[in-house]
Amino acid sequence: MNDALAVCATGLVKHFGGRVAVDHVDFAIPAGTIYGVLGPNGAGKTTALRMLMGIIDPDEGHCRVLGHDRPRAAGDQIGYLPEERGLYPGMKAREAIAFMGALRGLDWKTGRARAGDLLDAAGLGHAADQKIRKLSKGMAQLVQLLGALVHRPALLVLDEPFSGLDPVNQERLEALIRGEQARGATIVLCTHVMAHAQRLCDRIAIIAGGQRRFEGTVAEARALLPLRAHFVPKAGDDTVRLLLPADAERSGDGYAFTVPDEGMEALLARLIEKGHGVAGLSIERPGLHDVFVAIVGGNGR
Ligand SMILES: Nc1ncnc2c1ncn2[C@@H]1O[C@H](COP(=O)(O)OP(=O)(O)OP(=O)(O)O)[C@@H](O)[C@H]1O
Repeated sequence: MNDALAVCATGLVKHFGGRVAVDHVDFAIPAGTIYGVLGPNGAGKTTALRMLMGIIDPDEGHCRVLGHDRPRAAGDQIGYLPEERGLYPGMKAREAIAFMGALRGLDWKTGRARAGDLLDAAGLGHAADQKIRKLSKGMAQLVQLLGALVHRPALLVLDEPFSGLDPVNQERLEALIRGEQARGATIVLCTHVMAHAQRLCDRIAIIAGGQRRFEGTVAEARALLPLRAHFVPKAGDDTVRLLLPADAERSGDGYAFTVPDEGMEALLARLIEKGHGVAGLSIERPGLHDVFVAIVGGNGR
């Protein structure tokens, strides 16, 4: 086991009523990284996260967290935003954050002071003394997130933190997560939204049917799929289709296809030789969304 890893889990297994929810999954999460745990609904992500934090015990396997062989011993160094949101509706936002900090050992006065600063930084300073029941769902969610990090945890575990947030708040949350990483925290992030994972994560694990299907950097994941080309011919001449690779399909004002193994030069030379002009050409690496769909496919469950 390596303590440059914030989390090192091997062979985690969890059954619920005879059905396997997590099936021999390993995690090696380097300290200081933003690590994405991605997968379809019911893949076993939340169950895996709960085992990492010692909220539930695995049926098999071992988990070392922040240097502790029992994850529960790391409790005060962990911050957790669970998928189920919930704050006391009668508490004011500032108090709710301080209260969550106090549950992780932070003294009340420091918690209240930090809560004010965090709310200001998140653009919610005006809501500091409002009761939770008066906040919108998205605002309450941000308050809960601030409560999860007010004690400055070494490991911050966020289960679907973006759900229910408008685009402006999603951007704020991305900045906040990057800020936590800059502070030195390790962030484990569970999300269905591949765009967030692609922008934020240093490494990802893709889980489907309780099993880990991929682990690596976002760049490694994206390199699993071939480059895609989008070609726009000069004239609206459909005969150009005959010269394009077999998988070419109409896309907007041109054609989309996989860049052939021989590269684009030979294809372009043939097109020009046959008198077809090029009005546009772009080549793109497929995004994490495409990789996710390719890996998880129809058998994700
Ligand atoms: N406490 C529980 N009791 C019984 N079954 C459970 C329990 N928790 C999870 N499961 C089952 O385990 C499987 C994995 O669930 P889990 O919540 O870990 O998936 P998930 O990947 O987080 O899904 P989602 O993205 O929908 O939140 C599912 O089949 C779920 O029904």
